Amino acid sequence: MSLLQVHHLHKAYRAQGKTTRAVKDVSLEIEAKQVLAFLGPNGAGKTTTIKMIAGLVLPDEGTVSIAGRDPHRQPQALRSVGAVLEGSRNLYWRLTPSENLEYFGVLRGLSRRVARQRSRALLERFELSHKSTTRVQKLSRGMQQKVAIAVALIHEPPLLLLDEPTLGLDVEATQTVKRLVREIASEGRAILLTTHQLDIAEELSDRVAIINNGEIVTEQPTKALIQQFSRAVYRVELSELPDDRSAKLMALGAIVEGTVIHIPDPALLYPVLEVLNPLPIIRLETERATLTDIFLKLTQAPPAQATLTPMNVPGGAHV
Ligand SMILES: Nc1ncnc2c1ncn2[C@@H]1O[C@H](COP(=O)(O)OP(=O)(O)OP(=O)(O)O)[C@@H](O)[C@H]1O
Repeated sequence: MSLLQVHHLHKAYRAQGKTTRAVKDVSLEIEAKQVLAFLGPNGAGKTTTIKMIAGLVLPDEGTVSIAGRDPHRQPQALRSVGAVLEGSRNLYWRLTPSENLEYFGVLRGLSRRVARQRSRALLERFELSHKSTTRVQKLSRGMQQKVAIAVALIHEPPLLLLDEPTLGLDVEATQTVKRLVREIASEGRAILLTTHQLDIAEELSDRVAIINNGEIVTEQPTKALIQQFSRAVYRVELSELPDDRSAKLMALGAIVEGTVIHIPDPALLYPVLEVLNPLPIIRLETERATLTDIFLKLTQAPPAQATLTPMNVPGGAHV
C-alpha cells in the first residue's frame, strides 16, 4: 500500500480581488522505499501541495492520506511525517545537535529516555557524534543539513518530506546527503523530494512527478521517463559510411542518418562497432535524454502541448 496518497487536490488563493489557482487536480502516491522527485518551475504549485500534505494548508477539494490517515481530520497522522522544508531552519541554532534531537523527540511524543537513545544513534549514524555538543550555528552547512534530517527522523516517521536537501552544499556534503537519502528510503520509508537540482533528482528518485501551472504534466518511474524521451542510447559519427555497411547496420537495428548512427539498444554497441571496423570514428557519445532536457520540454511548452509524446529533446539529448 502507498504510504502517501494524494487524490485530486485543488487549492486557490484569493488576494486583493485576484484568484490564483495554485493547485489543480493533483494526485500523487508514494510507496515505502520509494523516492518521488516532485519537480516544477517557480510558482508551479509545489509548496502549496506539500503544505496540504503536511496539514498546513487546507485543500479546497481532494484528500490526503498518510499511512491511512488524513492529516486534516486526524492530526495524529502528522506523527507519520518528518519534514525538512526550509533548509536547516527547523533547528534551534543556539542549541547543540543532541539538544535539538532530544527536544524535538519529546515534542513528538517520545519519552526523554527514548529521545536520548535515538538522538545518540542518529548522531552516530550521521557521523556527527563528535559534534553532539557543539552549537548548531557553529557547524558547517553540510553538518547542519544532516542534523536537520536527523531531527526529521527522530520519531521514525514512515514519510519524509525533503525540500532542497543538497542546496548550497559542497561536493562531499552533497554525496553524503544523497547516500543518506537513499539509505533512509531503503529502510522502508517513503520520501517526497523537491529540488531545482535536476541532476540530484535524476540520481535519487525512483519516480518523478512534474508540476506546471498547478497541474501534473507527468508522473512515472524516472527510468521509464528518461527512456521515453531518449531517441537512442549511443550516437556514433563517422566521416564516411559506405552503403554496404549502412545496410548491415540497419539490419542490426541501428538507425542510420548519413554518417551518423543512432544505437537504440546498449547490446547493439559492439556489433555496430564490429561492422564499422576499421572505419575511423569521429565521435562516440551517449544520446540519453537527461531529466533537465525533459523538464524543460514539459514545462516550457504551452499546457496543451505538454503531453507525453517522446520527441527530439530541445537543446540536444547529447550528454
Ligand atoms: N499565500 C498565498 N497567497 C496568494 N498566492 C499564493 C500564496 N502562496 C502561493 N501563492 C501563489 O500560488 C502559486 C503557486 O505557488 P507555490 O509556492 O505553491 O509554488 P512553488 O512551485 O512552490 O514555487 P517555488 O519553486 O518558487 O517555491 C504561485 O502563483 C504563488 O504566487
